[in-house]
Amino acid sequence: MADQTNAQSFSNAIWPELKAHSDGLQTPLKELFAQDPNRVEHFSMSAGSLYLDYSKNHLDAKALELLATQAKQSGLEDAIKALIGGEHVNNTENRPALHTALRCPAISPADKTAVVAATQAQMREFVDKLSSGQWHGYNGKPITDVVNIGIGGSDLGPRMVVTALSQFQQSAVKVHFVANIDGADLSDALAGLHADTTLFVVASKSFSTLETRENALAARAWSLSHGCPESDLGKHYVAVSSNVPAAMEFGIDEANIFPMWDWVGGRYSLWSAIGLPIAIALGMDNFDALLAGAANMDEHFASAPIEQNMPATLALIAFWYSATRGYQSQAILPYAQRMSRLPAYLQQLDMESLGKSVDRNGKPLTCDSGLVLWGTEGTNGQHSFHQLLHQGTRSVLVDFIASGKPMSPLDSHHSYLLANCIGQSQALLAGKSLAQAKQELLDAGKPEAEADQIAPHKVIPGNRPSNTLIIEQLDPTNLGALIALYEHKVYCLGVLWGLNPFDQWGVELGKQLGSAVYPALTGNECPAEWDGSTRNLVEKLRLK
Ligand SMILES: O=P(O)(O)OC[C@H]1O[C@](O)(CO)[C@@H](O)[C@@H]1O
Repeated sequence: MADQTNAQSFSNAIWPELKAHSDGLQTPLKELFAQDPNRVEHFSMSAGSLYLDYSKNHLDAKALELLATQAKQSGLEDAIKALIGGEHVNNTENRPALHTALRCPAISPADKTAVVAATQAQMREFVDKLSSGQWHGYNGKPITDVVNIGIGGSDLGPRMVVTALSQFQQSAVKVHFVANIDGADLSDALAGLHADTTLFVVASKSFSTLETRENALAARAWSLSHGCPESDLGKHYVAVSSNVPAAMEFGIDEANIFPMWDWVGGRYSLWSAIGLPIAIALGMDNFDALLAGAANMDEHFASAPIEQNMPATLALIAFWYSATRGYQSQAILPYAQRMSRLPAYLQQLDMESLGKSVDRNGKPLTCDSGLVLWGTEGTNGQHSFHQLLHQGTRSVLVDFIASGKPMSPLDSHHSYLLANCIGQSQALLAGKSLAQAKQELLDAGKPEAEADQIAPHKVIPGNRPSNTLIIEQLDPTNLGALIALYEHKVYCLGVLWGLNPFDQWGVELGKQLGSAVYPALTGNECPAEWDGSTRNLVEKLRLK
């Protein structure tokens, strides 16, 4: 892979022109639509069953052309090939990032096909046994509940997909998730479960993560104290890990360890055996459909020119607002209750990937990198933080996500849902002027003086950008494509900013210090060299 650096990105020949064009492009969105009633035709695209309307952005044809040139001069076309071809795009850990090989053999390195297929076959066999009641617990009863113990990438993806696709639940086996080291998480999950019919999936790529280790040990103790003989633990514990010796040392039968590989990053791993809870809940065929949807997006990403490439377009829009207009924040607003976990999932995907301060060569970045990403499901957010989106002083880039088909038999609810989704992007664009606000008050019978006093509070600036993504319906294939879309968008942003989106060294220091604080908190001594605040907190929180 061409080792593009951030410094190079901003010394691309096109960069000064791109920045100048953005600075000069001050036409309000409303006017852009007035100038070109067919604007949406030029600023929208489809990829499979996903449709993206990005017309409500401060972009014109020239801006798109300059952005595409910026992408090309940053080496994006080669970088896409490098990713999919298995080059060591994760340069600080000297390995590829081949999540595409888990779902799109057609364009992936041939040497990965066999191992991926074998693992999928192992998953299918296991899932079939579980769902047909042929996997028995220690006293011969079939398994009724599966608890996935994992955190970060070993939790967020499977949890999000199982929640989003609950309508596609195939199995009578119920899937639960435990992630937090707060014992309440495990206790709450275990309440009401029976040790003889509960199976635990210990999901940890490294098999060394504190939360997962402690939760798995506590679960094991629960199994034993609720009647499971030690010799039968193998019937209740399986693992997904790239660290087979550690999983075996924990006591899991080698035959019940599903492999992972270092070429799959944690936050890109739901397509691997880390997706086992998805396959258990929805069935292996639906899991395959999820993979197929992602594969469709991979093929689009690999083959569409930058100008028609949906992940690249989303990335270029974020780059435009961040690099040329100083935006700091992006809201993800899925108008689908069951996609409520999507923002949390994308937070890890995006912020753990792009929250970096140095470029691929370790040189300080010359601009801001990852945006602060947040959000919740619509319409709930409208009665919460949308106030800031409409009237706050900060600029936020917004992605609305809507499903064309209802996800319940209540059709009119779906129309209200979509009407709100569209209405919100319309409000962000159009806003409300002082004159309109005053007129509304006068029409409501308020005296002139009161109208003058209140009107400024009702002004909505408008001219605020948004993307709207439409999926035909919320099903495994389309969700797979949507997730892959965001994965590839993140990759493109990494290339545009010249950073490595596949490492996450930043999380290590907190982990190390947490481990050092533990003995101080559970013992009597606090190292004298620690700062006063830390020592004080340890004293205050030490269990008496
Ligand atoms: O699957 P593991 O190795 O337990 O890691 C869990 C998570 O921890 C992290 O390494 C960082 O906290 C994530 O990147 C990862 O998804």
